[in-house]
Amino acid sequence: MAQFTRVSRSVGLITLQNPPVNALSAVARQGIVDAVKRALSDPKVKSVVICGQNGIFCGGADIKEFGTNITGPPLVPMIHAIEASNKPVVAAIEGSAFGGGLELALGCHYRVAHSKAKLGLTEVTLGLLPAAGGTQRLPRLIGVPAALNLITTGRHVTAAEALQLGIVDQVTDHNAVDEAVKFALSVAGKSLDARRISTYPCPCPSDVDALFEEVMQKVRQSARGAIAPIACVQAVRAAATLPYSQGMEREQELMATLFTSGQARALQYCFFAQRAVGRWSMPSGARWDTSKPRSIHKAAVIGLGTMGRGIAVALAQTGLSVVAVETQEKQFMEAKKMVSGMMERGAKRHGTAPPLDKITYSQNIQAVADVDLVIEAVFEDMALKEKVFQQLSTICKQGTFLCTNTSALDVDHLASQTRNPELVVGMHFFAPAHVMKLLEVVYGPRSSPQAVATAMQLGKKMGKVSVAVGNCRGFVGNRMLKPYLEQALFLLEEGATPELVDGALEEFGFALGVFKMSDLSGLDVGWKVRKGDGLVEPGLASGPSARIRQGRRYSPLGDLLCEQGRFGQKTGQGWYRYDKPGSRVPRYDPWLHSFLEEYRTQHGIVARRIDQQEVLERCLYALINEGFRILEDGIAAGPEDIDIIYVFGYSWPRHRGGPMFYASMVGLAKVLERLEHYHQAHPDVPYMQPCNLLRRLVASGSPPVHKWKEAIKKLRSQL
Ligand SMILES: CC(C)(COP(=O)(O)OP(=O)(O)OC[C@H]1O[C@@H](n2cnc3c(N)ncnc32)[C@H](O)[C@@H]1OP(=O)(O)O)[C@@H](O)C(=O)NCCC(=O)NCCSC(=O)CC(=O)CCCCCCCCCCCCC(=O)O
Ligand SMILES: NC(=O)C1=CN([C@@H]2O[C@H](COP(=O)(O)OP(=O)(O)OC[C@H]3O[C@@H](n4cnc5c(N)ncnc54)[C@H](O)[C@@H]3O)[C@@H](O)[C@H]2O)C=CC1
Repeated sequence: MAQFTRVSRSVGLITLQNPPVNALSAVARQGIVDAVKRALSDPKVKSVVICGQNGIFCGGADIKEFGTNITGPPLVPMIHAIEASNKPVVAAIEGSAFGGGLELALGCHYRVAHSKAKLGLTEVTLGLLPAAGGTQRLPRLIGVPAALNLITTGRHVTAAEALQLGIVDQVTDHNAVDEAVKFALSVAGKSLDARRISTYPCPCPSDVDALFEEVMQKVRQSARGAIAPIACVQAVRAAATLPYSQGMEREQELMATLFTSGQARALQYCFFAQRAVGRWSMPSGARWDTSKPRSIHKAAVIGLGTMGRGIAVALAQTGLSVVAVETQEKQFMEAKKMVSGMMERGAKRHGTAPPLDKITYSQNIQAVADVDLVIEAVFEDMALKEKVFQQLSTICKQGTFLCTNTSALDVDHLASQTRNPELVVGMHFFAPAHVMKLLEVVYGPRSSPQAVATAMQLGKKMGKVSVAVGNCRGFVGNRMLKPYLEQALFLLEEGATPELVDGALEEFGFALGVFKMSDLSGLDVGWKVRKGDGLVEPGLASGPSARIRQGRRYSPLGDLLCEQGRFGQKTGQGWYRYDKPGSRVPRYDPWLHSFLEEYRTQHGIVARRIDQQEVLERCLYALINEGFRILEDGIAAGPEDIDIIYVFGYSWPRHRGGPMFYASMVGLAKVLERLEHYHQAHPDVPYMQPCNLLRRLVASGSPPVHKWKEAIKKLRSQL
């Protein structure tokens, strides 16, 4: 809907009214078309202002309409009609002007923005391009390089940057609609010849070909297989090389391909999934909308190693007072320096002051007595964590929430060490904790809804995408990672190389293949866990039984590398070699290849040719199968939770929508068939056996991913 009123006698004010973000739904577009007609035909109206209600200009096209039969007036002619108007039209931009919202504003003759407004052509993040003239108008307005940057990344710019770039004409700290009305009064009657962006020539560097070649190369590299950024470059190239009308045709052509693509569906699924995970629920029936969080003003972090440092920084950057506790003198001194450095670098990037005074350091755990919430991040050692939780339970004031950053240990067992187990939850951050967006909030059977709500709210305040999950070994992310990692090792045993496996996964869209990622995280981390689980048997025994542990197939390859002191990047050698310890560029390592050959000989394995398809199927379907088990066990409430964890925590390519969405795109029947095939071929790998839930979903006709929650509920009720 759009409301038309006349203000200041001669200004037609058109207010978009489509809560919550004034998206351009069919009804909203019709409202604008009608209101513009009315303003233009009203002789008393000399100029027009377009604004949005409730302090937000417009969140763009209505994404919920995509994938449906779109009705109502199309955006392009609507925007052309505004641009062609002989009365000046001013966009009053408050809050956000994104996607089609900014394109609408670019069709206006002037733009006035509030200083807190954000603008962006964000379509690329949804697998699309700005197809309401955005790819043709923006380069004409601000030049090709700047437009390419905004359109291919979808990044938001502040009003100040928009002014600097020339996207807006005025920025105000006052009411933007009032200022726009004043502006509209001041330009009434003036010629609009120089204000119609579509008529501008596109300012273009002389060596267009070289520029676009370079940009295309960069975009291809960073796109990791996503097609929308490439189409964005092609559309901007059309703006730079063709007249406006032909450029528009090219824009529509490219959009038609993107609009129906699987990638666009995946990215739009992620958009809604990211918001859906905020509406968490627990098997007990507790929910986000009925559980009241408590405000946290002061928090503590116990253990200032890799994770504790990042968590302390993230808490301080949120504005909380933080008590940071570390018992080891050397770590304590080092952590103080590192934490300050991290805060200073962060502040420099954001042009703010580093919140150094927010953190107080202590080597004594008694210092946490008056905090509202504690996050424990000591070594991954149950006995140590038990002791810390016992201490915290006696030291902390009544009602303090006690959280653990454990990667995999039993949160409920830790809760049992305290007087108030209902106050205990997992807050599982990802490294580096002040950068990575994901937070798994782990509830045990005794965690109170308030504790979960508080951790979820704190995560949100910290700028994290928080997902509430149940308590099991490895929770969601790490539990699914285990079969993925193991399959990669089995593939090496059978004849693959780290280069082949990583190449297949990177081509799929992961930022790093599994072996490069392991080298980066440190091979010793998993080694310690396997030792703790009684899986590691030093020495290289030969014969098939050497590769069976606890009754199932096991690959000791990772253990053997660790025995050689090859811990990955930190030691300069792992699955790859590095120029020196700490170097980041992985290089082919002839030693590793001879080692693999020797290993196969010793174990009587004849190497076979393994192709990329087998790598993907075995690694990804093993992970997906575990995802189905997690859903079956009720550890994740729905596929969206798993997908968001993988997209934000494990660099799963967003344009593939997360593992569960990907499975639905591949087809559940196909995933089932391939898992059955691999389980038959490897009966000693129990997790390759297709999960019951997967079988039942296939039997019930493979419902689309958004119907799984409902289907799972139904299947559960039949049990
Ligand atoms: C706006 C925000 C910054 C607000 O953030 P915040 O306040 O934090 O609130 P949120 O929780 O994010 O959102 C609240 C609520 O609103 C929902 N929502 C948000 N935006 C939209 C939207 N645009 N559409 C629908 N719903 C929206 C959100 O989901 C929440 O609801 P919930 O999920 O129930 O919780 C922030 O929301 C934000 O960033 N939004 C997205 C902004 C964005 O990216 N916009 C771009 C949209 S795409 C676009 O505009 C494209 C175009 O305009 C292109 C033009 C033409 C397209 C026409 C189709 C032509 C097809 C041609 C091919 C034909 C094929 C053939 O030939 O057959
Ligand atoms: N490193 C990673 O990538 C991730 C680790 N985690 C988890 O986070 C926790 C911490 O891991 P890291 O930071 O990697 O370990 P780390 O080894 O880097 O740091 C642990 C720190 O805790 C300190 N410490 C030990 N006992 C203490 C005590 N009683 N009081 C105060 N400080 C104490 C140690 O001196 C050390 O500085 C573990 O549970 C781990 O599983 C979770 C996510 C990712």
